[in-house]
Amino acid sequence: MDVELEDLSVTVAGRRLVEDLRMEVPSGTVVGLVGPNGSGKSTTLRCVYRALRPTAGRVLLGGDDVVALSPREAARRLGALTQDSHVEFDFTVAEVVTMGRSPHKNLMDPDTDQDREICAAALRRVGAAHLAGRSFLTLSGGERQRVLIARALAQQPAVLVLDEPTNHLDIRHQLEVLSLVRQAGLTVLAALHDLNLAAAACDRLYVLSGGRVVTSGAPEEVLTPEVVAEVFGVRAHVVAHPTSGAPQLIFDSPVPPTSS
Ligand SMILES: Nc1ncnc2c1ncn2[C@@H]1O[C@H](COP(=O)(O)OP(=O)(O)OP(=O)(O)O)[C@@H](O)[C@H]1O
Repeated sequence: MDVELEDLSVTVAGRRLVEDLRMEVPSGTVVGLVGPNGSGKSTTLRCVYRALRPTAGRVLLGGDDVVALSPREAARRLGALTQDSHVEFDFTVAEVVTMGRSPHKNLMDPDTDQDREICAAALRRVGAAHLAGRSFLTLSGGERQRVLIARALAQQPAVLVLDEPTNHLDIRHQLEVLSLVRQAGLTVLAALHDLNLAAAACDRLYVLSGGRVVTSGAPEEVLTPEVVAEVFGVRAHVVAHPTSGAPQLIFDSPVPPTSS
């Protein structure tokens, strides 16, 4: 299932947070949003997972405007790991992951063996099967993040929206989560801060600055020293990863402010 953003703009209190965004996430591809703090990545994703209604433009999910979908249909098509993904009450990890199955059931339907197997498989995929009986609230930040990713996988959506999925994760789990996201064959739109991880994990990147798309394309087209200096204000060298060939940045120094 593909995702398309058509001239998306969000204005809050007279301020344009994102402006005229056009993006395409073809079915089965992993597309990354990168950009400095406050460039509009989360705002964009919030429109995709329906936490925010765009002021203008629209988001198409499999050709349908997400705003027009019922909450249940939207949840069947799209799962999200967001910056606001919280669990307030003292649920076990297994219960948290089971919540991912709710779009596929009616309110009072009991969990089936199939539901339980899907949830157990999702926990295994994020390396968190051993946490199933633990209280979610007692987990470390990285453990929580992996469980929330398992919940999104248990939802079995066609599209996954991930806002900083590698937050709190150690390097091994960062690589594992991004590789499982790639292998899942889903359509993925992810905001990522780590440009080297983004280059390794994504088929295509959109670079945002000031709420606008500055450039987009394959990582090697987009992550150039010029773009990194202009958008992130940092001098960088680009080298090809010795085994994968993906562009990797070696950071040098901040670009000095220009005197006016
Ligand atoms: N509800 C709101 N009201 C006013 N300003 C907002 C609101 N939501 C976001 N903003 C502002 O919009 C801009 C874009 O925010 P957003 O969270 O989308 O950026 P981001 O690229 O995800 O940033 P970060 O990398 O720091 O997570 C920021 O300047 C933020 O302060």
